[in-house]
Amino acid sequence: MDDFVECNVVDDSVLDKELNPEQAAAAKKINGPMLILAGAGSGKTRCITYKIAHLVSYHKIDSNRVLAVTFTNKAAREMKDRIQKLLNCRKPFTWMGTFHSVCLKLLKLCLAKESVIKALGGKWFDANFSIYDDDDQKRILKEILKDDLGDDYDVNELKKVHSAISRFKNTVLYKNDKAVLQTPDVAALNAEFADEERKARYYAAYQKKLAESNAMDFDDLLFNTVRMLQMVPNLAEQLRERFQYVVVDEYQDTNDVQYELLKLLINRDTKNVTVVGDDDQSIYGWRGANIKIIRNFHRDFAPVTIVKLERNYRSTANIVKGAGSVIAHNVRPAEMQKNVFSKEEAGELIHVRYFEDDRAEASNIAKTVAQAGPDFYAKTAIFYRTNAQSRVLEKALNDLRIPSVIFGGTRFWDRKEIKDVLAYLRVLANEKDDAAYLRVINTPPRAIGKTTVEGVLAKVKAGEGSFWDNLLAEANGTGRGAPKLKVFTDLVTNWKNMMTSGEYPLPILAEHIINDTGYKDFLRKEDEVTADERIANLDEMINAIREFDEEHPGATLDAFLQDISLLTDGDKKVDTSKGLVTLMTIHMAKGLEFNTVHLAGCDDEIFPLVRGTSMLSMAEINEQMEEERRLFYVGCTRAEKKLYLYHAERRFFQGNIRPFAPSRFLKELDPSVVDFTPCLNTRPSVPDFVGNTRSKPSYGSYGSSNYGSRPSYGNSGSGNSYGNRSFGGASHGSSFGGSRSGFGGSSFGSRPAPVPASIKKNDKHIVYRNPVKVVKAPAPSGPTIEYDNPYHEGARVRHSRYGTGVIMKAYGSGDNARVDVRFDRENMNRTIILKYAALEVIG
Ligand SMILES: Nc1ncnc2c1ncn2[C@@H]1O[C@H](COP(=O)(O)OP(=O)(O)OP(=O)(O)O)[C@@H](O)[C@H]1O
Repeated sequence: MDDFVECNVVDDSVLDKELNPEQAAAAKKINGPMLILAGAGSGKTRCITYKIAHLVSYHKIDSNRVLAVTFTNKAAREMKDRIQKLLNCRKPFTWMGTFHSVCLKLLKLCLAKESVIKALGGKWFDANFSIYDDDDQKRILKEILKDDLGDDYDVNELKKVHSAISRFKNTVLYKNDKAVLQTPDVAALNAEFADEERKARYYAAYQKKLAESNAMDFDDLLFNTVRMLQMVPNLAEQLRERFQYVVVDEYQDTNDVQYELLKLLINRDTKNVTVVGDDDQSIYGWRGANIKIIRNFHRDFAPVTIVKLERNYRSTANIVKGAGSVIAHNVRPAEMQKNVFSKEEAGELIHVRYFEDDRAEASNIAKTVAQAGPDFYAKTAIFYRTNAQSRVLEKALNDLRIPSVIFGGTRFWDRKEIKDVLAYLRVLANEKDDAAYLRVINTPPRAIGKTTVEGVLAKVKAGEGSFWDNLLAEANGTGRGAPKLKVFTDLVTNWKNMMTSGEYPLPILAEHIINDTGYKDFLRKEDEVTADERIANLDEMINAIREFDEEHPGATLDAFLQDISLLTDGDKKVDTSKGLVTLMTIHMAKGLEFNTVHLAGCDDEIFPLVRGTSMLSMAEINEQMEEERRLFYVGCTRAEKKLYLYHAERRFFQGNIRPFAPSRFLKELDPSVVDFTPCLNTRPSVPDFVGNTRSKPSYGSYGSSNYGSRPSYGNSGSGNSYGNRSFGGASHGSSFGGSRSGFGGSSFGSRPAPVPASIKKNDKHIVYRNPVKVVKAPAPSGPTIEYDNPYHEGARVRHSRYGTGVIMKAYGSGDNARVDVRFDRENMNRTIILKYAALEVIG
């Protein structure tokens, strides 16, 4: 089938019709480097989606030769879907994904080649390496710290070392214009103080341990790809030839290593690259994003075409103006200046409200939400700067019986029961995956002794084979622990045989693991109250594996595990279907939009959050402040119609009740778009924090509170200064630093919460997060599929998701009965497991 005959062509006339003039200009120009500087809500996603569709349909660039990097997996999936819809055909975009997923693909591809391994010096990772998550990393670090400091090492030390290692891997040193990655050797060489030397030493031990387990952590995916391409220049050269076009979304959040990777992959002659971003929305400096990268793009790739998207389609004119007046206080290079505007109605003013304390603030937010009514619940979000602020807000909503959900809770794939079953799958995929073995060897309990396990580990450490080899030897030996170990190794051996037989599709294999281990009974014994929910999670997991199996015909267990390990917090979806108000930190709100936004805690030192200033230079303090202002800007620009900003004069924070001044960002708002209400009190009498009650304070007049809280709208004239409070004051100390995860961490939220399912602007169903329940098809009648079985070769069938098609092959029996179907809409076969699929025979 010729793709170009079948697909729609997105030509100039389509671009002119569907895009505004700036978006169309950006989409049409395909040669040379381009920076699309896109204001908030200006349609950058729409613009690059059309650009890629234009590239592959009109300019006939092979879709597999377009490298398109997105910030989340969700964004990649949605972009792919949108392009396919525009083209009305399913073109493959193998190289569309996050930096991590692209790197993982490159590593798997390259490490499978002996020539590459040889060029790398012969001892690198095997292509079936595991990806270690936070828990696995901490487990290794714990061991290293224990070895060095004894059992009672300081747990904060572990966090610090974890962050330091991530920082080593994410920041590049530049020596004589040459990019030098911070390997353990480089880190040791550059260590100046004893503390740095120690961290470099731990880093070396940690990397050694990962190598022994044939495992990489999340940062390694990027780090090792760049390292590999630096060490094997010929490989980089081939890839530059391969990728005819490079597109990078959210370029403002690129870090040094990602930048180095791009430089290695962008064709040096054509420089065909489009980067899209908004430096005003760069909010990940704390985890290594470097705003200078977007600001220097026009120099690094000169001459660059710069297109500015300045029309905001999302928000009312007042919201756009207000947010713009705050961000204008950041210093921005001339090339980056934007004049973001809205052609929407002026809309309501931005409501700025002050309260005497955080409880009054929370109860007023709840009251305002209640007044809007249940129809608006799902269109309403409440943002805050730090996770700790959510408790009082949740309570206030609950008091008024307003249903709500915290966005950013435990990921589905991070639940304990899910991680246990994943660990069982991991041991099948990588025999050296010690972390996975250790997780499941006694889960459910098998009374395998600590000494036995430590004996096995010691042998692995001494280089005497993999965990699995040693386990087998021990189980088949005469030691006291052998019989119990044998039960475990027999189970694993059996699953391994099932896997290699090719007879057992992934979801069936996973079901076997759950059943053979008695895992559900274990959950019931562990906690009867939570067992049902946790068992339901396991069922969902099987459903997700089934979907993966269908969506990736012929995919291996390894491929599935990779897919899961790439999911991050950014891949979550807000559930708008259940009428819940969404609570989240502002970092989680990136890319989302809501009719109404309430932003609580606009208090100086909370927002902007002050942390670690005594350790920072003035320039670093300024950088931190500008990032906080960008975060405020991101928060405000999520609102479509209504924006409420709150300040509480006293707040319970980090163990104390203390006064706070209004956030300087409130004072920076253009007064012409602000409706200011001082010190509203929603309660007739206010119990204070020691349980006494006192009467409502008489905050009758504007600005009469004690804390100098009246915003000086319009008269600051302070340009880029931060008002009259000193941000770097020693008294602020570092006590506000606790709300963030470590450098390189991906999670802001740690509260358990129901898993969200969809968001307004992108309502496409996501595969793994909340798999859709399927209606089971009638089970095939016999143990084997025979011709009189309805699911025979040649039968026409309809699938709820893929549409109609023809069965090309029918095989397997019982639970394993499956068919390969060629669906009419696609140019490939999909394997469908009859036990799960709603496959209707239509002829
Ligand atoms: N040319 C256009 N005509 C009409 N609506 C548009 C156009 N471009 C974008 N929009 C709409 O504007 C809204 C914002 O677009 P989009 O989500 O692509 O913005 P964004 O630039 O990615 O936002 P942000 O960076 O703030 O997350 C969407 O609802 C989109 O449909």
